[in-house]
Amino acid sequence: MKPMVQQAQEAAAYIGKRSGHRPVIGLVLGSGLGVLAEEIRHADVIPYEEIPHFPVSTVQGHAGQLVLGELEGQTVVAMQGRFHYYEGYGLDQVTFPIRVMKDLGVDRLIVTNAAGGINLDFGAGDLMLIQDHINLMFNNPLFGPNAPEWGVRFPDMSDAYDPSYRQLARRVAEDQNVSLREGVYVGLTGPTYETPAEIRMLRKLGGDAVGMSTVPEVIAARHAGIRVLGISCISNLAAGILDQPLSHDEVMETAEQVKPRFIRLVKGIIKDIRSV
Ligand SMILES: O=P(O)(O)O[C@@H]1C[C@H](O)[C@@H](CO)O1
Ligand SMILES: Nc1nc2[nH]cnc2c(=O)[nH]1
Repeated sequence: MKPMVQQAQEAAAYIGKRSGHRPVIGLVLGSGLGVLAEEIRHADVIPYEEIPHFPVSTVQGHAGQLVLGELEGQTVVAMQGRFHYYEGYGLDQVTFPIRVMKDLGVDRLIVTNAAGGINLDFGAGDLMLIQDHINLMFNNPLFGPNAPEWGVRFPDMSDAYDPSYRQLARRVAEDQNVSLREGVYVGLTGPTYETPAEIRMLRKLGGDAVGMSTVPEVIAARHAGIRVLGISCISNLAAGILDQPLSHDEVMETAEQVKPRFIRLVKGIIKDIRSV
């Protein structure tokens, strides 16, 4: 058994002792989006540093705690803060929480992030339903010997972002009269934002939004047979579109502004996600 498999089982066993909640839906909350975890009822909050083998969050806007409880009638486990490749973690560490969620019983994952808008029709503050992703991290969390306990050697990625979940998200957005863009998320390593030339290239490659996360977690989730829905908060226009520098402050400010719509949309999806 790969050490990571054993470590994930140990982390899940520890969490199972700390909380009586048995989650079926996982939430990964991106920069500035951790506020959704405050909506979780009867919450058990476990700081990452208390969980065996868990990394710790180092980025502003990422609280660094696991929150288990009830949300819209479902039992959920939320990552209030995620790990990024650019923090210096290996992709096995970045995706370790997904493995632990699987061991906790999670079979559906909603992954969220703050991303730069590449598509010229997008504006800061838009929410984008992720149709698909392009992995430009030049790395993959499945490198090395495969762990058969987790999944197959060559996972299919045809429907990485579950078509039924995307249909559900569209319906919920329509019912809420919320504008929901759709597009392709391009995952880069960061931590630099892109150059204008890189954004022009990514647009030619078919990218609609660019970020520094999500891709590794989704690969690990699909490897483990977890169904995925992804939502990006377009926190800024990508480099070169506006004649102004990019900053994490802007990302956080936009996430703050998007908060009410984001929370309402994700709660609406959680309410019905087990029916699809
Ligand atoms: O965790 P996410 O992808 O939401 O965070 C994005 C990417 C970088 O970590 C940060 C840059 O401002 O926001
Ligand atoms: N790579 C990248 N990640 C982001 N996260 C929020 N905005 C951006 C951006 O413009 N580029």
